[in-house]
Amino acid sequence: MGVQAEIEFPVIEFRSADLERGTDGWHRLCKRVREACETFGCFEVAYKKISTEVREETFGLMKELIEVPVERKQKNASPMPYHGWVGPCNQVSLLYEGFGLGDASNYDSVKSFAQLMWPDGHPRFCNTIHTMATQIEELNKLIWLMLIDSYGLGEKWESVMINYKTLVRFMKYMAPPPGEYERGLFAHTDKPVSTIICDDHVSGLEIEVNDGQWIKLSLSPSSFCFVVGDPLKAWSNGRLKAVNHRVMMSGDKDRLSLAAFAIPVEGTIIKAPRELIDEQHPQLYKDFNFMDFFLFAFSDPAKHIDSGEQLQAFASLSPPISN
Ligand SMILES: O=C(O)CCC(=O)C(=O)O
Ligand SMILES: [Fe+2]
Repeated sequence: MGVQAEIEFPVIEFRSADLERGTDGWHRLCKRVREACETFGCFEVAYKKISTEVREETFGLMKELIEVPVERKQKNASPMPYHGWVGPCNQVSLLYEGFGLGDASNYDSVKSFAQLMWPDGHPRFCNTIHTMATQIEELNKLIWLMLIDSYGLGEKWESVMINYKTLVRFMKYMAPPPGEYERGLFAHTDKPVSTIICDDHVSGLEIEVNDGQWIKLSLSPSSFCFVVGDPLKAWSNGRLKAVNHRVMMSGDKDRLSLAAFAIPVEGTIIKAPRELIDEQHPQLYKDFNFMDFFLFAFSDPAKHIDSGEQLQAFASLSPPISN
């Protein structure tokens, strides 16, 4: 089925005045964020706290990164899914290239990455990317806090908040041959807890709104897209939707995007708070170690399972258990 434009995709502006926890503005935002994540599994967040300068500078630096010789790109290697460099290939797409930078709000990690790519360690890259990653991490925490508050769990937020590191992926999608509409990234649901994406204003990201109906997002210059991943769906006992999304390329421009993924620290157990489990909402998923699920999703047996069904295959409790 084709791309549909008339569905109203949620765009939520985070004005500084509304970001003070407990205010009316905050509660209004919490409600909208929750509704968007329950209905669409993602939303566009307009957030001016991350300056246009940092953003533009980031995309400028990504263009430099793309130019690095392939022998150095290959040094960005990791056995962990999402964490290393992937060049154009049939498994992903011939249009795709992506780099992984783990724990990106930690200056030393950014430095180690930059040292692999450039002999002088590119200090400007380190400063800008560290700033960008730290600010996106802050935005992600804010959104999690809104979700926690929206479910009335604010008082115990510390015990339900998941500890995580931010993994940044820098991605480039090549323009397809003239007149073509081609896959840049296959349809999937995210395996990290949540993701924040921004691009250089060349659209390509599409989300599935109903079975088989896709909408293309065009993010505004100060916007990011927040995406619910499978573990966040499990945490919410199925209330939040892990949205199926993909990248499709058309036109003659290459696209750059940056995704910041929330990767829980070693040993984190994904577990729905007991307040989210009752007779009307029986427990849908067993408690699970994030890393077990993450590795399962990229294992050989899971490759035959549709991305959106992997959580079900790994963690579903059937029959569901009521509290
Ligand atoms: O590049 C994008 O816009 C989306 C990337 C994405 O969905 C992913 O890497 O999981
Ligand atoms: Fe994704």
